Amino acid sequence: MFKRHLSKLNQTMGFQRTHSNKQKGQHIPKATNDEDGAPHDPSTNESSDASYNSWMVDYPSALGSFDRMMKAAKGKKLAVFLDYDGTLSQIVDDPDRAFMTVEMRAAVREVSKYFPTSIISGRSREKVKDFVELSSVYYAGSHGMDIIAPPRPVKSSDGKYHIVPVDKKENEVIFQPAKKFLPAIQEIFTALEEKIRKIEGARVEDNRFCISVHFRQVREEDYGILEEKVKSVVEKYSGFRLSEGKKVMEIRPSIEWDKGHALEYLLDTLGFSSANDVIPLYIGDDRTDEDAFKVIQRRGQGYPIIVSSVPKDTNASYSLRDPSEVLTFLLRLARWRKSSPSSSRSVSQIWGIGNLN
Ligand SMILES: O=P(O)(O)OC[C@H]1O[C@H](O[C@H]2O[C@H](CO)[C@@H](O)[C@H](O)[C@H]2O)[C@H](O)[C@@H](O)[C@@H]1O
Repeated sequence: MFKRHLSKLNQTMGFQRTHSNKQKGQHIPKATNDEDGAPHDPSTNESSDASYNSWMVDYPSALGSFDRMMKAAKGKKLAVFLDYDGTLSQIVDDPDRAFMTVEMRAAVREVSKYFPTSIISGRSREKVKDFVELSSVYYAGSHGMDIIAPPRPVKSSDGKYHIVPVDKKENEVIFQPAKKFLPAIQEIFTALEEKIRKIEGARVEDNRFCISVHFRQVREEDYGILEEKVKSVVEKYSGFRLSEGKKVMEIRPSIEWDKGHALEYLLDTLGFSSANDVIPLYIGDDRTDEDAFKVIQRRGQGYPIIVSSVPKDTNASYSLRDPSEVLTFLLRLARWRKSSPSSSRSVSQIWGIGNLN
């Protein structure tokens, strides 16, 4: 399965977009042309434009469809869910330097003034919070296996939610369905670090309830051995599975919990799991975001938006090309809400939830 990635990785031509944003005195690295390895070949611009345009017939631009989408959302409550890497930040070679721009942060802050806003990432919750630096949004890390949410009564049909108050005032609750796997995850992390140490460019990232093995900077001829080594470690642990993202292998507990469940959980804790006037809007770029898209499709109401500059199979209904279009979309969303008649009401007044600001 990962061989497919490899051949695509081989084709990648190193196309880079320039990016001049700086924050905290740090240079934001140039974005990598990613999109699951789709190569940028200037000589094929015309045909790739044509195939993208024909793909967009099925997945129209959320910018082009904005007025129609908002017209349909009128009188309903929008809840915003955002992925981090590749959505709020550009895909870059070094995972530790995937900073979001100052403009993007301001846009997310603005959106969170009017809509309950959650960020659901594969990263550890702490790491994504460090990148985003906003206290006005909810965070779900480890692909939804680590959630901080408001202390609303959770309406669960199977009663499996485990809620632990984060602070004495119970301002927030933390939900960690994979907690019992932590010791094994730590063992796997240590074993992987040791095993892949000699493979140039490979790196292991501790995402708390899951682990990423990055191969974006691994030489083509080393990929096979890396894959073998990763599999040899994971095989020793029952109850874990290996999945794939953008130039990354992800190891996580095989519990029935993903970004789709996280979305449902967050809607639940906001008290709107079954409300038919609630419209979840989810923007994401990677395979794990598809689980959230599916949930929205199943609910029959909402806006699943894929971020991609190449045609791909998706359960989304709309598309945005890249994080810069995500930025434009978020700004427009906040502006739309600000100019609507009830704009003087804050998110807490509209939703009846505690204000995070
Ligand atoms: O759910 P997400 O927030 O999208 O997280 C998914 C993975 O994102 C990160 O890796 C990806 O972005 C890196 C920085 O741009 C890039 O170098 C890497 O190749 C991508 O796969 C993160 O580092 C992973 O741990 C997440 O699982």
